[in-house]
Amino acid sequence: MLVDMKQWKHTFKLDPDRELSDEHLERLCLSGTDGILVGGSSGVTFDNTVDLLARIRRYEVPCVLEISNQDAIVPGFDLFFVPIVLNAQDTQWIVGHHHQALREYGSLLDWSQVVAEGYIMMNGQSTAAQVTQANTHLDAKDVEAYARMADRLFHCPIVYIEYSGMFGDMGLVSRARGLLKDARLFYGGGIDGPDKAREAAGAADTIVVGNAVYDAFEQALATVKAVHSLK
Ligand SMILES: CC(C)=CCC/C(C)=C/CC/C(C)=C/CC/C(C)=C/CC/C(C)=C/CC/C(C)=C/CC/C(C)=C/COP(=O)(O)OP(=O)(O)O
Ligand SMILES: O=P(O)(O)OC[C@@H](O)CO
Ligand SMILES: [Mg+2]
Repeated sequence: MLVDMKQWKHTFKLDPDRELSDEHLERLCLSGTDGILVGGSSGVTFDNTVDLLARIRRYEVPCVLEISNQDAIVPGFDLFFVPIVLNAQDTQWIVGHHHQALREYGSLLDWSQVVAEGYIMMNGQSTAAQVTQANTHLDAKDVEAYARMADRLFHCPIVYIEYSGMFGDMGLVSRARGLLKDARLFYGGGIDGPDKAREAAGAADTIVVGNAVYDAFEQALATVKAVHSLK
């Protein structure tokens, strides 16, 4: 399937390491969301990723793997998003794992399916920030510098402001989006219903709804219409 993430306004991020009933999965896939991201920062394996992909493939919704570890790279997704954590203090999460993966897969890749994400971790309490040892003590100028770095210097198609687990500073997100020339600004973190979805969609190009799918399903589902009904 040809998938153009540049048109996306809304996505759900589903974690292969968490339980989701068939009924809930069907409602998410038929919700009108622009795409399903599959990813998580811990407990993601080849087997649980294959299982989730097979379940999502019953539906027509675009499906993207956000790679978080090399052992869980599963063929068959429409696109592969590759996070580069710009504020990681452990360089493994900037280029190290990527270098290892490219030693293995470099000659096999269809690069038209690979999309680099310049991540800016903002919530020091999140597993992803802790795993990557991200320096989350960032002021507005730091965030702006990382956003420009991802967009202008590294030409990442996505700049991802990641507050995973908490709702972030939408002023900061909006200013970062205003600086981007080519990249798309993805925002994720703490979107637990339509009100926050609308607010985040006013600041970012694409919003990502994760934990609410598992913690407040009906509210999570309602974020799709909230975003798509905005002009
Ligand atoms: C043959 C074939 C199938 C080829 C395609 C494969 C392909 C495209 C290969 C490309 C090669 C390549 C460069 C791969 C990357 C390898 C790799 C492991 C990179 C490291 C990625 C990285 C920086 C991970 C760190 C963690 C992170 C940023 C995860 C992203 C997702 C995220 C933040 C989830 C939130 O997690 P959650 O579970 O909700 O937990 P918290 O909220 O508590 O954080
Ligand atoms: O789980 P939440 O807080 O919705 O965050 C979504 C996503 O950005 C996580 O990578
Ligand atoms: Mg999460």
